[in-house]
Order: sequence, then C-alpha cells, then structure tokens
Amino acid sequence: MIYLASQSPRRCELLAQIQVNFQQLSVDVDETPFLNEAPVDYVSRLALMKAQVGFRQSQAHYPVLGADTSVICDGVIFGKPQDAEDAKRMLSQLAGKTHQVMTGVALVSANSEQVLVNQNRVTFRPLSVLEIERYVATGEPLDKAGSYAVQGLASVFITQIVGSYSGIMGLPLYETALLLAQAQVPVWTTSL
Ligand SMILES: Cc1cn([C@H]2C[C@H](O)[C@@H](COP(=O)(O)OP(=O)(O)OP(=O)(O)O)O2)c(=O)[nH]c1=O
Repeated sequence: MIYLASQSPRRCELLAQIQVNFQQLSVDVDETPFLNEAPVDYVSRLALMKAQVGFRQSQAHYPVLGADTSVICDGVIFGKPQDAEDAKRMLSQLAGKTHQVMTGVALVSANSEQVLVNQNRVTFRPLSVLEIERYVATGEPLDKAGSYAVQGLASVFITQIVGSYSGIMGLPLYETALLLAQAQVPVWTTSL
C-alpha cells in the first residue's frame, strides 16, 4: 500500500492502471517556479515536495508518491492556466509547433527519497482562433498544464508524440514502476 499525494484524477487513473494498491492524500504546496529555474529542476523539486509533504502528513506509515507536470514552450514553463484568456494565450503559442512536456515523479519513504524526470516532445498542428475558442469553452484546458489534455479533445491537434503517453498525461508509468520496485511496492509485474 502507498499514498498518492495528488488531487489529479488522471494520476489516480494511471496508477490504478498498473494495479497499485493506493489511497489518495491531499497536499498543498506553493507551485511558483524560482527565478530562472530550469524546467527539469522545477518538476523534480515540485514532485519531491509533494511527496515529502504527503509523507509528513501521513505520519510516515507508507511510501508516498508525488508528481508534477509542466509544458515548456520556447523555453517558458506553462503550468495550469489562470483563466480562459490565459488558456487561449498558451494554446496559440503551442499551435503549429513542437513543445516539451516534463513530468517529475518522486517516491518518499522512511529510508529513501527518489526522483525521476520523464521528458517528451509533442507537436501540434496549426489551430484557428475559432478552434482555440471552442476548445477553451469546453472547459477541458482549465486544470491541465499547458492548457490541453492529450487524453481528451486535444488529441485531434497532436500530429506527433516522442516519449511516453502516460508521462504527458501526468504520471509516467515506466519511471513510476521503477521507483515502486526499488521500494518493494507491488505493481502488476511483481508476481511474474
Ligand atoms: C499536458 C497534460 C497535462 N495534464 C494534467 C495532469 C495534471 O493533473 C495537470 C498538471 O498539473 P500538476 O500541477 O502537475 O498537477 P495537479 O495540480 O493537477 O495535481 P496534484 O498537484 O494534486 O498532483 O495537467 C493532463 O491531464 N493531460 C495532458 O495532456
């Protein structure tokens, strides 16, 4: 059994997909990037912080998993949009270009703290102003890093992915399984 320090329904769905026995834990951390913080450092710091705060909160009974996803476009970190206007601005930046998606995943237990970063490249076809407006009006972008969901309506905008679908969606399952194996937490492959 582990705790997942996350409010994200996508992370729950992905962790359940590999048959991990877990309970959700609610943690609150300041997600403001440091000045000039490199994206890889930012997502690993946030993932670790979520897991550490969760571990303290849970009174150290079980290992705690935390994750953080950011979209990086032209060197700028895009988190979740502030509002619909912010989502439109991000989507018009992503249109017709390739950007990066990074997810940090961390596991904290009594005797160890491990973090891995999963990195991907995603290419969007060009988008019209109307498409961006219609997409934002669906509400899908509002709680997603970079203002889109690979697993949702935005799938029709994506021409190419280089990397891991689960990592883009918010929890890279290859890296997660590695961390869980190190901590002797069972996933579906453990009994093979
Ligand atoms: C790029 C992308 C992100 N996302 C989501 C995953 C995350 O929920 C969210 C990124 O924001 P995060 O700040 O990483 O996570 P969160 O605030 O939703 O959840 P928590 O901190 O409680 O774990 O964006 C998708 O669902 N699909 C995508 O294609």
